[in-house]
Amino acid sequence: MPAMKLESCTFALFGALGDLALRKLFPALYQLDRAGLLHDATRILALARETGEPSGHLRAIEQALRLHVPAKELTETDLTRFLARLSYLGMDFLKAEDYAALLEHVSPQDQLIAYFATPASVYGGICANLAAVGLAEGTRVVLEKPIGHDLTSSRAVNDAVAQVFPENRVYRIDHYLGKETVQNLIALRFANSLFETQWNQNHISHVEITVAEKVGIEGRWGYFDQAGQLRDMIQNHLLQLLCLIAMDPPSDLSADSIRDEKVKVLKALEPISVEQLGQRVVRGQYVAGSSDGRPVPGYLEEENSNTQSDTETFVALRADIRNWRWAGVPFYLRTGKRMPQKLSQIVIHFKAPPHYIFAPEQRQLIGNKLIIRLQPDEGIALQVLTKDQGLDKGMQLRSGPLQLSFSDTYRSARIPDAYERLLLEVMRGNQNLFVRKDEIEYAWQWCDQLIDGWHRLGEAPKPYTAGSWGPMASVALITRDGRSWYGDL
Ligand SMILES: NC(=O)C1=CN([C@@H]2O[C@H](COP(=O)(O)OP(=O)(O)OC[C@H]3O[C@@H](n4cnc5c(N)ncnc54)[C@H](OP(=O)(O)O)[C@@H]3O)[C@@H](O)[C@H]2O)C=CC1
Ligand SMILES: O=C1O[C@H](COP(=O)(O)O)[C@@H](O)[C@H](O)[C@H]1O
Repeated sequence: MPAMKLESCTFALFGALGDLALRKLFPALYQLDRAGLLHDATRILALARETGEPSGHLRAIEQALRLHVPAKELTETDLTRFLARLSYLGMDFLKAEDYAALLEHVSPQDQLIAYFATPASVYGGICANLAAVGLAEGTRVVLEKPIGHDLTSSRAVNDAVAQVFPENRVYRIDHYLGKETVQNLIALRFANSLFETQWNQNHISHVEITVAEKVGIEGRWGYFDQAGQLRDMIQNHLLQLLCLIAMDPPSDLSADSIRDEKVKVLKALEPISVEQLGQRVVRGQYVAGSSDGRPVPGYLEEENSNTQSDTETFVALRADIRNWRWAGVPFYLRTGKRMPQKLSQIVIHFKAPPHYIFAPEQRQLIGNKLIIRLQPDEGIALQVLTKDQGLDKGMQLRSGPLQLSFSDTYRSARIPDAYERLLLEVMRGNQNLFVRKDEIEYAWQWCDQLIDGWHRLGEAPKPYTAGSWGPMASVALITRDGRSWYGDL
């Protein structure tokens, strides 16, 4: 099918020389151009604090593209065409007088998209300055996470943005929603009646969501230490995954139908009291260990670190959803840095059949599992039980997967990076894959009570060795309920 070009737009990237822009956003824009999706007249404005010759800054962007786009996807022709779309403007985003120059770069007939790849503390100021020079009318704004660091601060950011932009022109990024396999959760659940009829407490015993990262802090100690893994990963990516698994079927695929259902899940999350924290939540911090056979430092020995920090780099928790569909079905969430491998996966554990007729010693095999692998090696596997082959086997059971590996099955298709999909959807004006204000706020409300509980208890995070699956307490968290982390691993 030929690629459908978008309307022309002016894409103003605030924070164009920052880590996110250089590592993710410019490569994603390059890929969209390479795929023939950008309108010929689309312009990209790289906006950053640095003054001086624009050509020097544009060269830095070119170097980043050469570094971050895979060599086989980078051709000189594509690169030259892409770079010709770029202009650079040095400005302080918080100085109103700097916006006169920006005004000159924006053609009035084009759709303006303003992408804020800056700290959230600057979002309100940029919005006010855009409005002051008449650049807010019709403009779409894209906000990076995290929006604030708790409910109060996130409301302040959202309110400052809302002074200028209505909700239907605000695109809050959670890049997990742009991942191909995360979107597939909607297709898997709602295009296959096989699953949806079973998707409740009658048939599912529990759900696991693991987002393990192999990397450590990667030079982001300053940011990360203020956040921690709960704010950095659970508040957004893991709770969004939980919502997509747990939500009721939306009446259609419109942004608000999906968001309404997600909000209902967030509202139904059972609060975890201080008394329950020790049993229901585990926080950890990595100490020196190894990764891929190489020694790696502990969190407190990372570059620019503070040796006193008790910020968590790992969280495992049990969440319960108080509604008809999920009563009594725990959702076990786990995420950490410096784990043995990069792995994001969801495991749906189905209940055993009501009456068991096979050999007693095979009982532990019973119970289908649906394993949804989000990254890497994207795919879906359904563990089913069959009879072992052979004349001498009797009715011996074995468990094996019905497997769908996306890369093997759909060989021709390149799996796009999440940011490519998200930028494309902003250009299309489609908010499906973006997070509404109330989702962010309910997620903060639930996370705030955990952080507040930790403060009250004053307990340090539990140490775990870099390259392991987290503190032993995270194993106890699930074995206490008579279960174990799938394939651990
Ligand atoms: N990097 C990542 O992987 C991810 C980042 N994010 C989010 O994306 C956003 C950007 O992150 P990241 O790229 O890592 O951060 P960086 O600090 O690398 O980049 C932010 C850029 O914004 C610039 N900036 C800030 N204030 C102003 C101002 N008043 N005028 C002009 N420039 C300004 C900074 O310049 P200066 O340094 O001079 O202040 C810096 O170049 C943040 O909200 C972050 O939380 C989200 C997910 C992942
Ligand atoms: O938002 C963030 O996500 C990354 C993990 O993203 P992934 O796409 O590589 O799974 C995480 O490393 C980072 O700390 C966090 O801010």
